[in-house]
Amino acid sequence: MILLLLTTVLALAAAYFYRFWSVREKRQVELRKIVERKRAERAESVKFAKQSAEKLDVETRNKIASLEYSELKEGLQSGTISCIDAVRTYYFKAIQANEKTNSVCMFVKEAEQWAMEWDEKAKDPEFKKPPMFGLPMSLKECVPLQGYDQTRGFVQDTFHPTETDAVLVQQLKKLGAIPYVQTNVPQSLLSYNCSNPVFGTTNHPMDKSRTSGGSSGGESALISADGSILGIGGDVGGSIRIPCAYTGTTGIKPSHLRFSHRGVCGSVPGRPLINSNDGPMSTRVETNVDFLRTVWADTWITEQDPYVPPVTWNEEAYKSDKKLKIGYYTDDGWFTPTPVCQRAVMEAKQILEDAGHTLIPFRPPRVPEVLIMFLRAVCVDAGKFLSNKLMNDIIDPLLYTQVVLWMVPVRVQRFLASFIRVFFPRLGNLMNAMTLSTVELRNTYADIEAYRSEMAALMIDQKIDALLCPVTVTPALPHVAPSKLFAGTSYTGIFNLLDYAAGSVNVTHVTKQDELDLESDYEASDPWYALAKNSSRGTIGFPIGVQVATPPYREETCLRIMREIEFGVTGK
Ligand SMILES: CCCCCCCCCCCCCCCCCC(=O)NCCO
Repeated sequence: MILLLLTTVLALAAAYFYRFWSVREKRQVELRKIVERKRAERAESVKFAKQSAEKLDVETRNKIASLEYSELKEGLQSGTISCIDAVRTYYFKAIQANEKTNSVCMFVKEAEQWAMEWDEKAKDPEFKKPPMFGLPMSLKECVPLQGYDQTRGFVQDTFHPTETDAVLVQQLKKLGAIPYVQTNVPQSLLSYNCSNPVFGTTNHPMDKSRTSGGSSGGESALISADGSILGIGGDVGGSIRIPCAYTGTTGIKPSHLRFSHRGVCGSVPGRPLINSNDGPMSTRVETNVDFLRTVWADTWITEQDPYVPPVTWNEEAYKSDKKLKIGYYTDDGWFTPTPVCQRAVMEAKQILEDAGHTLIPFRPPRVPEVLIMFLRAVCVDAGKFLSNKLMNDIIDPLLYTQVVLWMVPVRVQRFLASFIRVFFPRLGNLMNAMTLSTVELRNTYADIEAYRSEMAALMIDQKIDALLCPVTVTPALPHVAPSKLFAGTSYTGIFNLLDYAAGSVNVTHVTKQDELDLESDYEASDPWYALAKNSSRGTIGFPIGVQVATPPYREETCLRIMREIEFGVTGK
């Protein structure tokens, strides 16, 4: 009798798994066909961009290609450069950068048409050129662009072009900018590498085995390989700042209410407290400043989206020569950065002191707890939304570790945590991050609000204007490392949790001495530290950035400090 029961149970289980497996296999075959079609569409779009670029003579192209942002802008305004020549030059530059980095999802074919229309309008002597007239801009793939997919790396979301531009894209088009290319992202957007089953893996321009960061890794790769002069990224946990730090570019994540979120599909919809925001990325802080100064020149965004407070660009704050008080830290007490990331902060500190600012040691309280709050609130439903989506998709192998973690039931995670804590305490602690109930989630939201209040009080009491700290714990990682090392996002995630403005600017490059210090001073005391140490080997010459953060609505002060650091480093 028992034997019969056991055999029946086993047979039913086998039948269930067989059915599950065959349904999944059938779906995988369908999905692979969709990928083939999408890749063919991308190849077509590259071909189109190539043909368009070839219509421009090499001499003109080389001339435009060598211009700095301000020179290109000036040339377009004065009429010495036409919009169509600018677009064709940037098609060409992006094709070249893409060959090296695989950073492009799609070229925007309409860019040609838009450029020609602007050139036509400019023939009228009465025509007043808008401030971004003819400027080619790259967009992270998830930024809603009419007629184009926002797949976020999911095969199931291909061939569903969006019907309406994001408010920001509408504004860019109105201001004369020309979106000419969409750039790659990691599947789900919740990772700081850059790989998905639709468009493949984006590489660091200096080394194909390393990531350009994520999730705005297509942007950072394209910009640092000189395929774009200005791009839009997005950031909910470091996705603008980490790619910038990895590639020597610069970008800022504004506090989230300074841009509209109408119609924007983030990584996890329905996430109330940790919000993603768009932000500019480029090679120069002043390019980002010029962009934000232009889009915040008036209250146009608020007119399209009444939820955005009517806060305009504050030139006085950006240009101010008032000396600031800046809190700095090289170690947040959760994840000690590798020596080079700490050196970068100390060098930036020196630059700011030389400029007359006062730097004081300041470490945000209880960062290990903050990281748990961040992970819980950023995933919201313990990863359910994402794991459901991923189970109906081809899962990118570079995301496996994270996906496995999302798929382990939370009660099992909690149970295992007590054992794991014995030999790997940091992981054991984080295994309490995913929420078990709405009661826990509500408590976490209350804790986040209390933490925001506590930080406000600390900064006000000590009269601290801004914070300076590492962006992350290592130089650019091998592709496979970020999904294992999500614990390294404590330096960026905290400013999403606080909803501060936060930017990243390059300070230095890894030297031989940094590698020696890594070997002698950096203890591989647990598997995460070991991974950070191993992955940092062989990075001599890689760029290292620092992070500057300011309370919400003080983006101008954040940019001012970033600019002063940049000036101190480059002398220009
Ligand atoms: C062991 C405990 C289980 C925890 C599961 C952890 C899964 C971690 C997933 C969250 C990782 C967050 C990384 C954030 C990277 C940056 C993402 C970003 O800013 N995206 C922009 C979206 O617009």
